[in-house]
Amino acid sequence: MELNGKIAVVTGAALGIGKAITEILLKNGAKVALLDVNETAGKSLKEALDKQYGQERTLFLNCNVESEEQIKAAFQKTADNFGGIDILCNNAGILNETTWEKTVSINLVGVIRGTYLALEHMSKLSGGRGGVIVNTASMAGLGPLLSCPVYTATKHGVIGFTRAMAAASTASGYGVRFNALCPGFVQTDLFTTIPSKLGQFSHLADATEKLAEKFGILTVSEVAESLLELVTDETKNGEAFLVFPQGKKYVTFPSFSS
Ligand SMILES: NC(=O)C1=CN([C@@H]2O[C@H](COP(=O)(O)OP(=O)(O)OC[C@H]3O[C@@H](n4cnc5c(N)ncnc54)[C@H](O)[C@@H]3O)[C@@H](O)[C@H]2O)C=CC1
Ligand SMILES: CC/C=C\CC(=O)/C=C/C=C\C=C\C=C\[C@@H](O)[C@@H](O)C/C=C\CCC(=O)O
Repeated sequence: MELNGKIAVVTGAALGIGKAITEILLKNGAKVALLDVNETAGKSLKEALDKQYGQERTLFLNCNVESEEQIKAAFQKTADNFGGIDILCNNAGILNETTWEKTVSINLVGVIRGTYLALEHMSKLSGGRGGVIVNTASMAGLGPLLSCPVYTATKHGVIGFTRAMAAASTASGYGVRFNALCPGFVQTDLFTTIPSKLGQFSHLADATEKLAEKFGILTVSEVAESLLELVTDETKNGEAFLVFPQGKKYVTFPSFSS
């Protein structure tokens, strides 16, 4: 997919991985709608991006992915402002085992909600022009993280949902590719605040730190480069792209067909 002129929506765009995704999409020619619940950070980033790319290339929309109404409005404003949606990065996510219902609401339900609402704009069956949806999962979506079982569950769910949607899209003719981005540990606010977010599993913070030492820490730019590959390589559909400092690989899953 050539990005020049394409229209992208990034959730959780104001900080961390979402900010890096926004920047690499802009750098490669896309227009980007930044959706985030953090209005201060979002407006500040928009101001900085206006100076670098001009005011017309981005739109910041205060949007909580837990709200159907807010996502629906944000997608409509994006389509009205830019003329459609070609790319969706369902990136917004939290890690908090004490408020685990909220973690499920944002990390999994928010991804499902964003996907279904975006298809109303993107699917060729509803007048769209197709495109690609990349869901930010995690390495914790491929193997259990002992200190955050609910976070692990949400990321496993995101991968399963993404792969099923990829198959549904191919079978239905949506013209939309679906891929999961699965980073290891990444240097962001989410990562640095982990020790205070483990709740009843706080005694396992040291074990988590040892895992981070073992697997290493990615930069947000490294993650964004992998996102770009999933967006631009039109052969990628239904992939789980595992990214960690030692390298990256497309995960193979058990096949049950005889
Ligand atoms: N940092 C890490 O080690 C890893 C993070 N991830 C995933 O990457 C994604 C981004 O995480 P980070 O950049 O690390 O986190 P971060 O905390 O640095 O940034 C998350 C962004 O999402 C926004 N956000 C949070 N809840 C929201 C909501 N309800 N609606 C809209 N925006 C919301 C925040 O305001 C923030 O701007 C998450 O899905 C996370 O699970 C995956 C693997 C590793
Ligand atoms: C605590 C979460 C921190 C940040 C958010 C995030 O999504 C980061 C995930 C990073 C890595 C996840 C790794 C998961 C690994 C699982 O496969 C474990 O079951 C592996 C356990 C031990 C590995 C055995 C070994 O090789 O020593």
